[in-house]
Amino acid sequence: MEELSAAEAGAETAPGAAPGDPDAAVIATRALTKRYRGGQLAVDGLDLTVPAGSVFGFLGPNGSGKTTTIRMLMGLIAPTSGAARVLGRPMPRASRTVLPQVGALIEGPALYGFLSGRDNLLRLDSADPTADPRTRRARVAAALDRVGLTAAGGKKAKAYSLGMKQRLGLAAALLQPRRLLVLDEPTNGLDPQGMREIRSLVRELASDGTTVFLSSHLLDEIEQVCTHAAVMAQGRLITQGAVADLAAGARGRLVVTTPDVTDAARALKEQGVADVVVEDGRVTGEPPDRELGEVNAALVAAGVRVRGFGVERASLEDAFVALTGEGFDVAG
Ligand SMILES: Nc1ncnc2c1ncn2[C@@H]1O[C@H](COP(=O)(O)OP(=O)(O)OP(=O)(O)O)[C@@H](O)[C@H]1O
Repeated sequence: MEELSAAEAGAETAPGAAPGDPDAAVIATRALTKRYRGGQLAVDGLDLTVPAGSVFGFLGPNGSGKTTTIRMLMGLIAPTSGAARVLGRPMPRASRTVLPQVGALIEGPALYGFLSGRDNLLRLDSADPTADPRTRRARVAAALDRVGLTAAGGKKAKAYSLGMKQRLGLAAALLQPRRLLVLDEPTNGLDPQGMREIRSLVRELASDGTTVFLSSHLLDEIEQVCTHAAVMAQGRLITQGAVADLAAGARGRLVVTTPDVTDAARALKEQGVADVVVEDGRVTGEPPDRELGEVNAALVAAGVRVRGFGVERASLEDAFVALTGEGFDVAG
């Protein structure tokens, strides 16, 4: 496998690097490619850079190659070609030194239903040869507390809701201090309350400096919790960067709030506004190149009662549509 040079991979993450450098890459891949035996090209020439300290959203419709990428990053499968570095070390070669510093939640946590949440964690901790048995109970108690499961710690895991199981999985990933957390679709299958809990937990974990890499097929989830994102479609990287910059790359929508939607739509079209859409109590369209004050004045002159007028910030979805020319189709 071809290796990245230290500079390309973010040399700052190598041993001896200045800690806390926001530009340092915790994950860096170059031309990472996976073709499965059946011939399916699941990941195609991926160049990914995950800055230290970021909450990095790995976004893409189902089947776009997210899980395959994560499995390569974690050394679970070998790439067909290309290279991946995690915490500055090549994967899968450096798995033994890298993986103890990475907490992963991939394809649901492996739990024993007949054991309590606490006993599951005790069992996992005792399977870790580096974990000191004398501090085991305290470590498990701290991990349960971290994910808000102290009260439910004595309950059998099979009685846990899906959200509680995910939280227990996160607690397992947090038994040891981690530099990186890798979470594959952590809110998949959860109800809205469970999703909120996991999202706030992710924010909390990130606030103490842990880099979090999470995959999701939910655009709004990425916008809510992530500082950075990469967007995948059909195995290829569409774009990556700070979430604010990604959305800013797309133009926002002109939004007019008014009870007179029909008149407003007509006046906007006359003013050169394209893609005019009438909704309940508001009309939206592509902002025209001309002075927006003139557009507003034209609306008023046409007798439209304008209650709100402005350009709404573009969402990540707008950016995705602008980049691919397609809607963000969750079903892939
Ligand atoms: N073991 C495998 N053998 C052959 N093809 C596979 C295998 N695993 C995944 N694929 C195919 O590779 C492509 C990418 O799948 P992958 O699971 O990485 O996507 P994903 O973005 O994680 O989607 P999902 O959210 O559904 O898991 C898909 O077309 C999938 O059918």
